Amino acid sequence: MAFSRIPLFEIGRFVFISSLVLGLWMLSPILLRRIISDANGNRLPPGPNIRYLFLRKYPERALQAWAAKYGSLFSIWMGSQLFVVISDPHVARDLLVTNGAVFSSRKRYFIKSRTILHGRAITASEYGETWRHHRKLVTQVVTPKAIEGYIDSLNYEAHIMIRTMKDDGKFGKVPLSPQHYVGRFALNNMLLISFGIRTANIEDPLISRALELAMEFNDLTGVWSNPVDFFEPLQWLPSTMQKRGLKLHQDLINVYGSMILRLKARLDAGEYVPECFVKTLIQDQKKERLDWDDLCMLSAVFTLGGVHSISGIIQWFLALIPSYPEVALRAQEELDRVVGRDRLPTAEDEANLPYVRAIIKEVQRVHAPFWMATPHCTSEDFTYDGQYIPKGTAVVLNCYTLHHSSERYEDPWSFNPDRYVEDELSCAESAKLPNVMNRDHWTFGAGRRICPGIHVAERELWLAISHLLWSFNFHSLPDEPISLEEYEGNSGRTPVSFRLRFEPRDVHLESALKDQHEMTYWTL
Ligand code: HEM
Repeated sequence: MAFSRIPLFEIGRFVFISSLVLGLWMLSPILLRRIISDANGNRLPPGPNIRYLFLRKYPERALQAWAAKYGSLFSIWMGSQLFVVISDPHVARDLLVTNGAVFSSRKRYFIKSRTILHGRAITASEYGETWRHHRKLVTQVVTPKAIEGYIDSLNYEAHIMIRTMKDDGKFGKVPLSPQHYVGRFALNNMLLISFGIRTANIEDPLISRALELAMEFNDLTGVWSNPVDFFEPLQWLPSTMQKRGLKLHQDLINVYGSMILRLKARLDAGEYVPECFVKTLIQDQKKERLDWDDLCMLSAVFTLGGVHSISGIIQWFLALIPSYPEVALRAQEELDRVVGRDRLPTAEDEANLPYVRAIIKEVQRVHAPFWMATPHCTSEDFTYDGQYIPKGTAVVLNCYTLHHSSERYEDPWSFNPDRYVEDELSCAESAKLPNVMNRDHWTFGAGRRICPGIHVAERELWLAISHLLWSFNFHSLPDEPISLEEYEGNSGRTPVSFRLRFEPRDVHLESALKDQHEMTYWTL
C-alpha cells in the first residue's frame, strides 16, 4: 500500500505544521484587530481575540456575557466570518433602520442558504431587486387589509384548536402535549394563505410531516451552530449536515412542490382554485420571472416560517402559565367581564382586553423564538461611532440581551405582563416608534428585513391565546416538571415537549363550540 511507505516522521511533520497553521489562524484576531481599519484609522468593534468554529447550544448565554464585557456593539469571528453583535436599542435603530441601505443583506450560509434554500425564499436572498420583488409578493397576502379577508378562517381555526384539545383531553382528564394542536392551528392558517386548503382533521398526516420539516429546518439553520458554515475546507468534504440539508431541500420540494403541481394542474384545466399565495405565484410566474426553485422555496419557507414561530410562542405561553395562576385568573376575569361566557373572544375584542394583550407581549419578550433574529449582512463598508464594520460583515441582533436590559425593563428577568398593560400599540406599530426605548420588543427583527408576517402573526397569537385563556384552566402534572430554560431547535426555539391537563373552565365552553366542526374549504 502506498500509504504504508510514507515515513511516520513525515506524517508527524504534516500533523505538526497543520496544527500550527490552524492554531495561528485561530489566534489571528489578535493581529487582525490591530491592522484592520478604515481610511481614518477606525478599528473593528472590540471582541474576543480568538476565532470560534461554532456555538451550538444556548449561544445567547455567551452573547450576554460578551455584551457585558465588550459593550453594545462587539465583533467576533466565527471561523472565517466576521460578525458584529448589536445589544443596544439605539445602535439597533442607527444601524438596521436608519442605515438600512447598508445593513439589509444576508450572508450566504452554506447549509441554510446554499444547500437547503438555493439562495431563494426571501429570507436567504441577498439585498437587491430579486429580494424586493419576492418580498412584495409575500407582503401583499399578509397586509392588515388582506388579513381582514380571511380573519373568519383564522378565528375558526382557533375554535377548532380548542375543540380538539377539549375532546382529546377528555374534559381535562387526559394530559395532552400541546405541540401537535397548536402546530396544526399555525399550519392550517399558513396552508389557507398559501394554498387555500386546511388539514382535514387532527390525524391528517400532513400535520406531522410539515411540523417535522419545520423542526428539521430549525435544527439545521442555527445562526452559529454549524462549523461547516464558517470553515470552508469542510464544505469540500461530505458531511452529515450537508446530507441532511440536501435531503431537506428535496423533502420540501416533494411536499410543497407536489402541492404546487396539483394546484397548477387545476388552474390549467380551468377548474376553480381559491385566491391564495401560490395561485398568484403561478399566474404571475412569467411576469415575476420565477423559476421552479423560486416557486417551491418561496411557498415552502413562507408556509414553514409561519408555523414554528407562531406555534413556538403559543407553546411558551402554555409552558409558563401553570406557574402563574394569578396571571391566568386576572386575564380570565377580564375576558369574562368584556366578552362574557356566551361566546369566545374575536379579533374585534382585542382593543378592550389590555391585560390579555399584555400577556402576549410579555411572552414574546421573555420567550422570543429567535434570540439572534436572522442575521443581516453589510453590503458596504461602514463606520459607526468610531468603529469600523467592513462590507460582508454579518450582523446579529442580540434579542436576548435587548430583552433583558434593566435600562429598558424594570426587573427584566421576571415575567410581568403589567409592564405592557398601558401599551396600546401593535408590535408592527411599536417597531416604528421614533424613541426606541419605548419599543415593546425585538421579536420580529428590525429594519427593512423585519418579519413581513408580523400582522398575521399578531392576529393568530391573539386569537389562540385569548381562546385558550377563555376556555381552560391549565394544570401541570406533579411528576412532569416543565423546563423554561432548555429548548429544542437551533434557530427557532420551542419548549422541550411537555404535557398539561386542559380543564374546561365551565359548561359554557361546550355550548360556545357546539356549531364548530371540521370542514374542508377545498381540496388539492
Ligand atoms: C410569532 C411569529 C413570528 C416571528 C417571531 C417571526 C420572526 C421573524 C424574524 C425575527 C425575522 C427576521 C427579521 C430580520 O431579518 O430582521 C423574520 C423574517 C421573516 N418572516 Fe417571520 N416571524 C413570525 C411569523 C411569520 C409569519 C406568520 C410569516 C408568514 C406569513 C413570516 C414570514 C417571514 C419571512 C418571509 C421572513 C424573511 C424576511 C426577509 O428576509 O426579508 N414570519 N421573521
